[in-house]
Amino acid sequence: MHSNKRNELLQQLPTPLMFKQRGDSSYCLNTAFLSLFGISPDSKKGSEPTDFRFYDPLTKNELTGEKCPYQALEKGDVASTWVRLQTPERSLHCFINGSTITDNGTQWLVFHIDANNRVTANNGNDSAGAQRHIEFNQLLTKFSSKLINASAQDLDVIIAQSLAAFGEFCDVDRCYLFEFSDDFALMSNTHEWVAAGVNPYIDELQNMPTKEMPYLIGHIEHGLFKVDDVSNIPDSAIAEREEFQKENICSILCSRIMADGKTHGFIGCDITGSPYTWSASDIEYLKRIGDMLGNTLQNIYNRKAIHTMQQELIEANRQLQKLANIDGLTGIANRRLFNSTLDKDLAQSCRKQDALSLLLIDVDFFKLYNDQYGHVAGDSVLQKVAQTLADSCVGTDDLVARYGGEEFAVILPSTTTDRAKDIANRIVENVKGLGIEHEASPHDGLLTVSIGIATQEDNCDENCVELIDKADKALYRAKSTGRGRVCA
Ligand SMILES: Nc1nc2c(ncn2[C@@H]2O[C@H](COP(=O)(O)OP(=O)(O)OP(=O)(O)O)[C@@H](O)[C@H]2O)c(=O)[nH]1
Repeated sequence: MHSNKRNELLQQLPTPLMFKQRGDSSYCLNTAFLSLFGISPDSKKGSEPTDFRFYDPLTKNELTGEKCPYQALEKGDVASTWVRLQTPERSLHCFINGSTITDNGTQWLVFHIDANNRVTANNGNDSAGAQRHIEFNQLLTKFSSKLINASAQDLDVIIAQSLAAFGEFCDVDRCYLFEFSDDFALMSNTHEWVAAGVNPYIDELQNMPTKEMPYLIGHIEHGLFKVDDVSNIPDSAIAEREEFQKENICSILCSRIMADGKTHGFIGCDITGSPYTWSASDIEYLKRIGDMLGNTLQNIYNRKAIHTMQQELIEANRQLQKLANIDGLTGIANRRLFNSTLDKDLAQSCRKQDALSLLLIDVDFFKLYNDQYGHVAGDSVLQKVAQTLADSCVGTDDLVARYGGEEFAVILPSTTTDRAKDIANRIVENVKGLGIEHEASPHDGLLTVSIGIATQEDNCDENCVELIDKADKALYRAKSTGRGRVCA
Protein backbone atom coordinates (compact mmCIF):
# COMPACT_ATOMS: atom_id res chain seq x y z
CA MET A 1 0.00 0.00 0.00
CA HIS A 2 1.23 3.51 -0.79
CA SER A 3 2.52 5.28 2.26
CA ASN A 4 0.00 8.17 1.95
CA LYS A 5 -2.81 5.63 1.74
CA ARG A 6 -1.38 3.87 4.83
CA ASN A 7 -1.27 7.23 6.60
CA GLU A 8 -4.91 7.97 5.72
CA LEU A 9 -6.02 4.55 6.86
CA LEU A 10 -4.27 4.88 10.23
CA GLN A 11 -5.80 8.36 10.61
CA GLN A 12 -9.31 6.98 10.24
CA LEU A 13 -9.04 3.94 12.48
CA PRO A 14 -11.35 4.27 15.54
CA THR A 15 -8.51 3.28 17.88
CA PRO A 16 -6.31 6.04 19.34
CA LEU A 17 -2.94 5.81 17.60
CA MET A 18 0.41 7.60 17.50
CA PHE A 19 2.39 6.56 14.46
CA LYS A 20 5.23 7.56 12.18
CA GLN A 21 7.43 6.16 9.47
CA ARG A 22 10.84 5.09 10.68
CA GLY A 23 13.20 7.96 9.97
CA ASP A 24 10.53 10.70 10.38
CA SER A 25 11.08 13.03 13.29
CA SER A 26 7.39 13.69 14.05
CA TYR A 27 4.68 11.34 15.21
CA CYS A 28 1.21 11.64 13.73
CA LEU A 29 -1.83 11.47 15.97
CA ASN A 30 -5.02 10.02 14.54
CA THR A 31 -8.46 11.53 15.08
CA ALA A 32 -9.38 9.04 17.81
CA PHE A 33 -6.22 9.98 19.71
CA LEU A 34 -6.93 13.73 19.40
CA SER A 35 -10.45 13.33 20.67
CA LEU A 36 -9.38 11.10 23.57
CA PHE A 37 -6.84 13.64 24.72
CA GLY A 38 -9.05 16.65 24.02
CA ILE A 39 -6.69 18.02 21.39
CA SER A 40 -8.13 20.22 18.68
CA PRO A 41 -7.51 18.65 15.21
CA ASP A 42 -6.56 22.10 13.84
CA SER A 43 -3.84 22.66 16.39
CA LYS A 44 -2.13 19.25 15.98
CA LYS A 45 -1.29 17.65 12.74
CA GLY A 46 1.83 15.98 14.02
CA SER A 47 3.85 16.25 17.15
CA GLU A 48 7.41 15.96 18.38
CA PRO A 49 7.87 13.05 20.80
CA THR A 50 9.15 15.60 23.29
CA ASP A 51 5.58 17.00 23.47
CA PHE A 52 4.62 13.73 25.13
CA ARG A 53 5.90 12.34 28.37
CA PHE A 54 5.54 8.86 29.74
CA TYR A 55 5.40 8.31 33.50
CA ASP A 56 5.52 5.16 35.53
CA PRO A 57 2.06 5.24 37.20
CA LEU A 58 3.39 3.64 40.38
CA THR A 59 6.64 5.49 41.01
CA LYS A 60 5.48 8.65 39.19
CA ASN A 61 8.97 8.82 37.66
CA GLU A 62 9.25 9.97 34.08
CA LEU A 63 10.28 7.14 31.78
CA THR A 64 13.38 8.17 29.88
CA GLY A 65 16.23 6.50 27.99
CA GLU A 66 15.86 2.76 27.47
CA LYS A 67 12.62 2.69 29.44
CA CYS A 68 10.92 5.31 27.26
CA PRO A 69 8.46 3.49 24.99
CA TYR A 70 9.51 5.60 21.92
CA GLN A 71 13.09 4.68 22.27
CA ALA A 72 12.31 1.05 23.01
CA LEU A 73 10.23 0.83 19.86
CA GLU A 74 12.84 2.69 17.78
CA LYS A 75 15.38 0.13 18.99
CA GLY A 76 13.09 -2.71 17.97
CA ASP A 77 12.17 -3.73 21.53
CA VAL A 78 8.69 -4.59 22.79
CA ALA A 79 6.88 -1.51 24.16
CA SER A 80 3.76 -2.83 25.89
CA THR A 81 3.17 -1.32 29.29
CA TRP A 82 0.89 0.67 31.60
CA VAL A 83 1.93 4.32 31.57
CA ARG A 84 0.62 7.71 32.44
CA LEU A 85 0.75 9.43 29.06
CA GLN A 86 0.94 13.17 29.38
CA THR A 87 0.31 15.55 26.53
CA PRO A 88 0.39 19.33 26.94
CA GLU A 89 -3.42 19.09 27.16
CA ARG A 90 -4.16 16.04 29.26
CA SER A 91 -2.62 13.15 31.08
CA LEU A 92 -4.27 9.76 31.03
CA HIS A 93 -3.64 6.36 32.49
CA CYS A 94 -3.15 4.14 29.44
CA PHE A 95 -2.03 0.78 28.30
CA ILE A 96 0.22 1.37 25.31
CA ASN A 97 1.15 -1.26 22.83
CA GLY A 98 3.88 -0.42 20.33
CA SER A 99 4.49 -2.39 17.17
CA THR A 100 6.48 -2.07 13.96
CA ILE A 101 4.62 -2.67 10.69
CA THR A 102 6.55 -3.18 7.49
CA ASP A 103 4.76 -2.24 4.32
CA ASN A 104 6.46 -2.31 0.92
CA GLY A 105 9.85 -1.76 2.53
CA THR A 106 8.58 1.16 4.67
CA GLN A 107 8.62 0.62 8.42
CA TRP A 108 5.82 2.16 10.49
CA LEU A 109 6.16 2.59 14.22
CA VAL A 110 2.64 2.48 15.68
CA PHE A 111 1.51 2.99 19.28
CA HIS A 112 -1.93 1.78 20.09
CA ILE A 113 -3.35 3.62 23.13
CA ASP A 114 -5.94 1.94 25.33
CA ALA A 115 -7.38 4.42 27.83
CA ASN A 116 -10.86 3.14 28.32
CA ASN A 117 -11.25 3.92 32.02
CA ARG A 118 -13.04 7.14 31.50
CA VAL A 119 -15.03 5.86 28.58
CA THR A 120 -16.53 3.08 30.66
CA ALA A 121 -17.05 5.49 33.56
CA ASN A 122 -19.55 7.33 31.44
CA ASN A 123 -21.80 4.37 31.11
CA GLY A 124 -22.77 2.24 34.07
CA ASN A 125 -25.44 0.32 32.15
CA ASP A 126 -23.33 -1.88 29.93
CA SER A 127 -21.31 -4.79 31.24
CA ALA A 128 -18.05 -2.81 31.32
CA GLY A 129 -19.82 -0.14 33.37
CA ALA A 130 -21.28 -2.77 35.69
CA GLN A 131 -17.83 -4.29 36.16
CA ARG A 132 -16.52 -0.83 36.96
CA HIS A 133 -19.20 -0.31 39.62
CA ILE A 134 -18.18 -3.61 41.19
CA GLU A 135 -14.53 -2.52 41.22
CA PHE A 136 -15.48 0.81 42.76
CA ASN A 137 -17.50 -0.89 45.49
CA GLN A 138 -14.54 -3.15 46.26
CA LEU A 139 -12.30 -0.10 46.50
CA LEU A 140 -14.75 1.62 48.80
CA THR A 141 -15.13 -1.45 51.02
CA LYS A 142 -11.36 -1.79 51.31
CA PHE A 143 -10.84 1.80 52.39
CA SER A 144 -13.95 2.00 54.60
CA SER A 145 -12.71 -0.88 56.70
CA LYS A 146 -9.23 0.63 56.88
CA LEU A 147 -10.67 4.00 57.90
CA ILE A 148 -13.16 2.69 60.43
CA ASN A 149 -10.35 1.07 62.42
CA ALA A 150 -7.87 3.91 61.91
CA SER A 151 -6.37 5.63 64.90
CA ALA A 152 -6.10 9.43 64.72
CA GLN A 153 -2.38 9.01 63.95
CA ASP A 154 -2.94 6.66 60.99
CA LEU A 155 -5.77 8.70 59.56
CA ASP A 156 -3.64 11.03 57.41
CA VAL A 157 -1.91 8.14 55.69
CA ILE A 158 -5.14 6.27 54.99
CA ILE A 159 -6.90 9.39 53.67
CA ALA A 160 -3.93 9.96 51.34
CA GLN A 161 -4.16 6.34 50.17
CA SER A 162 -7.92 6.67 49.58
CA LEU A 163 -7.46 9.80 47.49
CA ALA A 164 -4.72 8.13 45.43
CA ALA A 165 -6.83 5.02 44.85
CA PHE A 166 -9.86 7.08 43.85
CA GLY A 167 -7.79 9.44 41.66
CA GLU A 168 -6.27 6.50 39.81
CA PHE A 169 -9.57 4.70 39.53
CA CYS A 170 -11.32 7.70 37.96
CA ASP A 171 -8.23 8.69 36.01
CA VAL A 172 -8.30 12.30 37.13
CA ASP A 173 -5.25 14.53 37.45
CA ARG A 174 -5.68 15.64 41.06
CA CYS A 175 -7.75 14.45 43.96
CA TYR A 176 -7.81 16.34 47.27
CA LEU A 177 -9.46 17.10 50.56
CA PHE A 178 -10.20 20.59 51.86
CA GLU A 179 -11.16 21.22 55.46
CA PHE A 180 -12.79 24.36 56.89
CA SER A 181 -11.54 26.03 60.03
CA ASP A 182 -12.13 29.15 62.11
CA ASP A 183 -15.87 28.72 62.04
CA PHE A 184 -15.94 28.30 58.26
CA ALA A 185 -13.85 31.46 57.68
CA LEU A 186 -10.83 29.60 56.29
CA MET A 187 -10.23 26.51 54.21
CA SER A 188 -7.07 24.50 53.74
CA ASN A 189 -6.04 21.76 51.39
CA THR A 190 -5.11 19.07 53.91
CA HIS A 191 -4.47 16.12 51.58
CA GLU A 192 -3.66 16.00 47.89
CA TRP A 193 -2.88 13.31 45.37
CA VAL A 194 -1.62 14.19 41.89
CA ALA A 195 -1.15 11.96 38.87
CA ALA A 196 2.30 11.51 37.42
CA GLY A 197 3.48 14.64 35.66
CA VAL A 198 0.82 16.89 37.28
CA ASN A 199 1.83 19.82 39.50
CA PRO A 200 0.85 19.63 43.17
CA TYR A 201 -0.68 22.78 44.67
CA ILE A 202 -1.28 21.85 48.29
CA ASP A 203 1.36 24.21 49.70
CA GLU A 204 -0.26 27.23 48.09
CA LEU A 205 -3.77 26.36 49.23
CA GLN A 206 -3.53 26.85 52.99
CA ASN A 207 -5.74 29.07 55.16
CA MET A 208 -7.60 30.55 52.20
CA PRO A 209 -10.41 32.96 53.21
CA THR A 210 -13.69 31.35 52.18
CA LYS A 211 -15.29 34.75 51.58
CA GLU A 212 -13.00 35.20 48.59
CA MET A 213 -14.55 32.16 46.88
CA PRO A 214 -18.32 32.64 47.34
CA TYR A 215 -19.24 30.84 44.10
CA LEU A 216 -17.40 27.67 45.07
CA ILE A 217 -18.48 27.78 48.72
CA GLY A 218 -22.13 28.45 47.82
CA HIS A 219 -22.20 25.29 45.70
CA ILE A 220 -20.34 23.25 48.33
CA GLU A 221 -22.93 24.27 50.92
CA HIS A 222 -25.56 22.77 48.63
CA GLY A 223 -23.56 19.56 48.31
CA LEU A 224 -21.89 19.65 44.89
CA PHE A 225 -19.66 21.87 42.75
CA LYS A 226 -19.45 20.60 39.16
CA VAL A 227 -17.78 22.48 36.35
CA ASP A 228 -17.18 20.74 33.02
CA ASP A 229 -15.38 23.69 31.50
CA VAL A 230 -13.75 26.22 33.80
CA SER A 231 -13.69 28.84 31.04
CA ASN A 232 -17.52 28.91 31.27
CA ILE A 233 -17.50 30.01 34.92
CA PRO A 234 -19.34 33.38 34.90
CA ASP A 235 -17.51 36.68 35.34
CA SER A 236 -19.25 37.11 38.68
CA ALA A 237 -17.00 34.27 39.93
CA ILE A 238 -13.79 35.55 38.40
CA ALA A 239 -11.77 34.81 41.58
CA GLU A 240 -12.54 31.10 41.31
CA ARG A 241 -12.05 31.04 37.53
CA GLU A 242 -8.64 32.69 37.77
CA GLU A 243 -7.53 30.44 40.60
CA PHE A 244 -8.53 27.31 38.66
CA GLN A 245 -6.92 28.57 35.46
CA LYS A 246 -3.73 29.39 37.37
CA GLU A 247 -3.64 25.73 38.41
CA ASN A 248 -4.32 24.67 34.79
CA ILE A 249 -7.66 23.15 35.87
CA CYS A 250 -10.15 22.73 33.04
CA SER A 251 -12.79 20.65 34.80
CA ILE A 252 -13.47 20.41 38.51
CA LEU A 253 -15.81 18.33 40.63
CA CYS A 254 -16.18 18.76 44.41
CA SER A 255 -18.53 17.12 46.89
CA ARG A 256 -19.32 18.34 50.39
CA ILE A 257 -18.17 16.37 53.45
CA MET A 258 -20.41 16.49 56.50
CA ALA A 259 -19.25 15.63 60.01
CA ASP A 260 -20.70 16.43 63.41
CA GLY A 261 -23.83 17.76 61.67
CA LYS A 262 -21.85 20.49 59.88
CA THR A 263 -20.10 21.04 56.57
CA HIS A 264 -16.62 19.89 57.46
CA GLY A 265 -14.94 20.31 54.07
CA PHE A 266 -15.05 18.87 50.59
CA ILE A 267 -13.38 16.28 48.44
CA GLY A 268 -12.58 17.29 44.90
CA CYS A 269 -10.88 16.24 41.72
CA ASP A 270 -9.52 18.12 38.72
CA ILE A 271 -8.88 17.50 35.08
CA THR A 272 -6.08 19.66 33.72
CA GLY A 273 -5.28 20.56 30.12
CA SER A 274 -8.65 20.33 28.39
CA PRO A 275 -12.30 20.19 29.49
CA TYR A 276 -14.05 16.98 30.42
CA THR A 277 -17.74 16.31 30.92
CA TRP A 278 -18.26 14.73 34.34
CA SER A 279 -20.45 11.67 34.16
CA ALA A 280 -23.16 10.57 36.56
CA SER A 281 -20.81 7.80 37.71
CA ASP A 282 -18.01 10.28 38.45
CA ILE A 283 -20.40 12.29 40.63
CA GLU A 284 -21.76 9.24 42.40
CA TYR A 285 -18.26 7.89 43.10
CA LEU A 286 -16.97 11.19 44.44
CA LYS A 287 -20.02 11.62 46.68
CA ARG A 288 -19.60 8.14 48.09
CA ILE A 289 -15.89 8.68 48.82
CA GLY A 290 -16.84 12.00 50.47
CA ASP A 291 -19.49 10.25 52.59
CA MET A 292 -16.95 7.63 53.61
CA LEU A 293 -14.48 10.33 54.73
CA GLY A 294 -17.29 12.19 56.54
CA ASN A 295 -18.26 9.03 58.44
CA THR A 296 -14.63 8.48 59.37
CA LEU A 297 -14.21 12.02 60.65
CA GLN A 298 -17.47 11.66 62.57
CA ASN A 299 -16.16 8.45 64.09
CA ILE A 300 -12.92 10.18 65.12
CA TYR A 301 -14.90 13.08 66.62
CA ASN A 302 -17.03 10.65 68.60
CA ARG A 303 -13.98 8.78 69.85
CA LYS A 304 -12.30 12.06 70.83
CA ALA A 305 -15.43 13.25 72.66
CA ILE A 306 -15.68 9.95 74.55
CA HIS A 307 -11.98 10.12 75.41
CA THR A 308 -12.32 13.70 76.71
CA MET A 309 -15.36 12.71 78.74
CA GLN A 310 -13.48 9.73 80.19
CA GLN A 311 -10.52 11.94 81.12
CA GLU A 312 -12.88 14.41 82.81
CA LEU A 313 -14.53 11.62 84.77
CA ILE A 314 -11.17 10.18 85.81
CA GLU A 315 -10.04 13.63 86.97
CA ALA A 316 -13.34 14.25 88.82
CA ASN A 317 -12.99 10.86 90.52
CA ARG A 318 -9.41 11.64 91.44
CA GLN A 319 -10.53 14.92 93.02
CA LEU A 320 -13.35 13.18 94.87
CA GLN A 321 -10.99 10.48 96.06
CA LYS A 322 -8.64 13.17 97.28
CA LEU A 323 -11.41 15.07 99.06
CA ALA A 324 -12.65 11.85 100.66
CA ASN A 325 -9.22 11.19 102.13
CA ILE A 326 -8.15 14.68 103.21
CA ASP A 327 -8.92 16.47 106.45
CA GLY A 328 -10.65 19.75 105.64
CA LEU A 329 -9.05 21.86 108.39
CA THR A 330 -5.42 20.79 108.23
CA GLY A 331 -5.05 19.42 104.67
CA ILE A 332 -3.35 16.23 105.89
CA ALA A 333 -4.76 12.68 105.65
CA ASN A 334 -7.99 12.03 107.56
CA ARG A 335 -8.98 9.12 109.78
CA ARG A 336 -10.35 7.18 106.82
CA LEU A 337 -7.06 7.23 104.93
CA PHE A 338 -5.19 6.55 108.17
CA ASN A 339 -7.24 3.37 108.75
CA SER A 340 -6.79 1.99 105.25
CA THR A 341 -3.08 2.87 105.18
CA LEU A 342 -2.41 1.27 108.55
CA ASP A 343 -4.17 -1.90 107.38
CA LYS A 344 -2.13 -2.03 104.18
CA ASP A 345 1.22 -1.05 105.75
CA LEU A 346 0.85 -3.47 108.62
CA ALA A 347 0.15 -6.36 106.24
CA GLN A 348 3.12 -5.36 104.10
CA SER A 349 5.52 -5.05 107.03
CA CYS A 350 4.33 -8.47 108.19
CA ARG A 351 5.01 -9.95 104.72
CA LYS A 352 8.44 -8.33 104.58
CA GLN A 353 9.08 -9.20 108.24
CA ASP A 354 9.85 -5.57 108.82
CA ALA A 355 9.19 -3.28 111.79
CA LEU A 356 6.44 -0.62 111.73
CA SER A 357 5.89 2.13 114.32
CA LEU A 358 2.81 4.15 115.10
CA LEU A 359 2.79 7.52 116.88
CA LEU A 360 -0.35 8.92 118.52
CA ILE A 361 0.08 12.64 119.21
CA ASP A 362 -2.20 14.77 121.39
CA VAL A 363 -2.06 18.54 121.92
CA ASP A 364 -1.64 19.26 125.65
CA PHE A 365 -4.25 21.23 127.58
CA PHE A 366 -6.02 22.09 124.37
CA LYS A 367 -9.34 22.64 126.04
CA LEU A 368 -7.70 25.34 128.15
CA TYR A 369 -6.11 26.81 125.02
CA ASN A 370 -9.48 27.06 123.30
CA ASP A 371 -11.02 28.52 126.41
CA GLN A 372 -8.35 31.20 126.74
CA TYR A 373 -7.52 32.09 123.12
CA GLY A 374 -10.73 31.14 121.33
CA HIS A 375 -11.74 28.38 118.94
CA VAL A 376 -10.43 30.16 115.83
CA ALA A 377 -6.97 30.45 117.37
CA GLY A 378 -7.34 26.77 118.34
CA ASP A 379 -7.99 25.85 114.70
CA SER A 380 -4.90 27.74 113.62
CA VAL A 381 -2.84 25.83 116.21
CA LEU A 382 -4.10 22.52 114.83
CA GLN A 383 -3.02 23.62 111.32
CA LYS A 384 0.45 24.61 112.56
CA VAL A 385 0.88 21.35 114.47
CA ALA A 386 -0.20 19.35 111.40
CA GLN A 387 2.33 21.17 109.23
CA THR A 388 5.07 20.61 111.84
CA LEU A 389 4.30 16.88 111.91
CA ALA A 390 4.47 16.70 108.13
CA ASP A 391 7.79 18.59 108.12
CA SER A 392 9.23 16.37 110.87
CA CYS A 393 8.52 13.06 109.11
CA VAL A 394 10.73 12.80 106.09
CA GLY A 395 10.25 9.13 105.06
CA THR A 396 8.57 8.83 101.67
CA ASP A 397 6.18 6.16 102.98
CA ASP A 398 5.37 7.93 106.28
CA LEU A 399 1.75 8.98 106.69
CA VAL A 400 0.74 11.92 108.90
CA ALA A 401 -3.00 11.99 109.68
CA ARG A 402 -5.50 13.80 111.83
CA TYR A 403 -6.87 11.04 114.05
CA GLY A 404 -9.69 13.17 115.45
CA GLY A 405 -10.14 16.45 117.37
CA GLU A 406 -6.75 17.59 118.65
CA GLU A 407 -5.23 14.13 118.17
CA PHE A 408 -2.86 13.15 115.32
CA ALA A 409 -1.27 9.90 114.20
CA VAL A 410 1.86 9.07 112.24
CA ILE A 411 2.51 5.72 110.56
CA LEU A 412 6.21 5.01 110.16
CA PRO A 413 6.86 1.90 108.02
CA SER A 414 10.27 0.17 108.33
CA THR A 415 10.85 2.01 111.62
CA THR A 416 12.00 0.42 114.91
CA THR A 417 11.05 1.76 118.36
CA ASP A 418 14.41 3.50 118.81
CA ARG A 419 14.12 5.28 115.48
CA ALA A 420 10.46 6.14 116.22
CA LYS A 421 11.54 7.65 119.56
CA ASP A 422 14.01 9.91 117.74
CA ILE A 423 11.31 11.08 115.37
CA ALA A 424 8.78 11.58 118.18
CA ASN A 425 11.29 13.60 120.27
CA ARG A 426 12.02 15.72 117.23
CA ILE A 427 8.28 16.38 116.84
CA VAL A 428 7.97 17.38 120.53
CA GLU A 429 10.88 19.78 120.12
CA ASN A 430 9.63 21.20 116.82
CA VAL A 431 6.11 21.86 118.18
CA LYS A 432 7.53 23.56 121.26
CA GLY A 433 9.89 25.39 118.90
CA LEU A 434 6.84 26.94 117.20
CA GLY A 435 6.74 29.22 120.30
CA ILE A 436 2.93 29.21 120.54
CA GLU A 437 2.01 31.00 123.74
CA HIS A 438 -0.12 28.90 126.12
CA GLU A 439 -0.24 30.54 129.56
CA ALA A 440 -1.71 27.47 131.29
CA SER A 441 1.09 25.21 130.07
CA PRO A 442 3.68 24.19 132.67
CA HIS A 443 6.27 23.98 129.87
CA ASP A 444 7.62 27.54 129.79
CA GLY A 445 4.10 28.83 128.93
CA LEU A 446 4.38 27.26 125.46
CA LEU A 447 2.07 24.88 123.61
CA THR A 448 3.33 21.27 123.65
CA VAL A 449 2.28 17.81 122.48
CA SER A 450 2.49 14.37 124.11
CA ILE A 451 3.29 11.28 122.05
CA GLY A 452 2.68 7.56 122.59
CA ILE A 453 4.59 5.03 120.48
CA ALA A 454 3.69 1.45 119.58
CA THR A 455 5.86 -0.71 117.36
CA GLN A 456 5.16 -3.94 115.61
CA GLU A 457 8.50 -5.66 115.39
CA ASP A 458 9.11 -8.23 112.65
CA ASN A 459 6.87 -10.90 114.23
CA CYS A 460 3.34 -9.99 113.03
CA ASP A 461 2.03 -10.12 116.59
CA GLU A 462 -0.28 -7.13 116.38
CA ASN A 463 -3.32 -6.19 114.37
CA CYS A 464 -4.37 -2.58 113.81
CA VAL A 465 -6.67 -2.36 116.83
CA GLU A 466 -4.06 -3.78 119.15
CA LEU A 467 -1.35 -1.49 117.80
CA ILE A 468 -3.54 1.60 118.22
CA ASP A 469 -4.50 0.49 121.69
CA LYS A 470 -0.81 0.05 122.62
CA ALA A 471 0.01 3.52 121.27
CA ASP A 472 -2.97 4.98 123.14
CA LYS A 473 -1.77 3.47 126.42
CA ALA A 474 1.72 4.88 125.83
CA LEU A 475 0.14 8.28 125.11
CA TYR A 476 -1.80 8.06 128.37
CA ARG A 477 1.49 7.42 130.20
CA ALA A 478 3.06 10.46 128.50
CA LYS A 479 0.09 12.56 129.62
CA SER A 480 0.04 11.26 133.15
CA THR A 481 3.77 11.68 133.65
CA GLY A 482 3.85 15.38 132.88
CA ARG A 483 2.95 15.91 129.14
CA GLY A 484 5.25 17.43 126.53
CA ARG A 485 7.06 14.11 126.30
CA VAL A 486 7.32 10.75 124.51
CA CYS A 487 6.46 7.32 125.95
CA ALA A 488 6.88 3.96 124.19
N1 LIG B 1 -10.26 24.68 118.03
C1 LIG B 1 -10.55 23.39 117.92
N2 LIG B 1 -10.68 22.64 119.03
C2 LIG B 1 -10.93 21.33 118.93
C3 LIG B 1 -11.09 20.71 117.66
N3 LIG B 1 -11.30 19.39 117.85
C4 LIG B 1 -11.31 19.18 119.18
N4 LIG B 1 -11.07 20.36 119.83
C5 LIG B 1 -10.99 20.63 121.25
O1 LIG B 1 -9.93 19.94 121.83
C6 LIG B 1 -10.20 19.84 123.22
C7 LIG B 1 -9.70 18.53 123.76
O2 LIG B 1 -9.86 18.58 125.15
P1 LIG B 1 -9.51 17.37 126.07
O3 LIG B 1 -9.86 16.08 125.40
O4 LIG B 1 -10.18 17.65 127.37
O5 LIG B 1 -7.99 17.37 126.24
P2 LIG B 1 -6.98 18.50 126.59
O6 LIG B 1 -7.68 19.73 127.02
O7 LIG B 1 -6.10 18.69 125.40
O8 LIG B 1 -6.22 17.89 127.76
P3 LIG B 1 -5.13 16.77 127.66
O9 LIG B 1 -5.33 16.01 126.40
O10 LIG B 1 -5.38 15.92 128.84
O11 LIG B 1 -3.82 17.48 127.68
C8 LIG B 1 -11.70 20.03 123.39
O12 LIG B 1 -11.98 21.24 124.02
C9 LIG B 1 -12.21 20.10 121.96
O13 LIG B 1 -13.28 21.00 121.81
C10 LIG B 1 -10.98 21.54 116.51
O14 LIG B 1 -11.13 21.09 115.38
N5 LIG B 1 -10.71 22.85 116.67
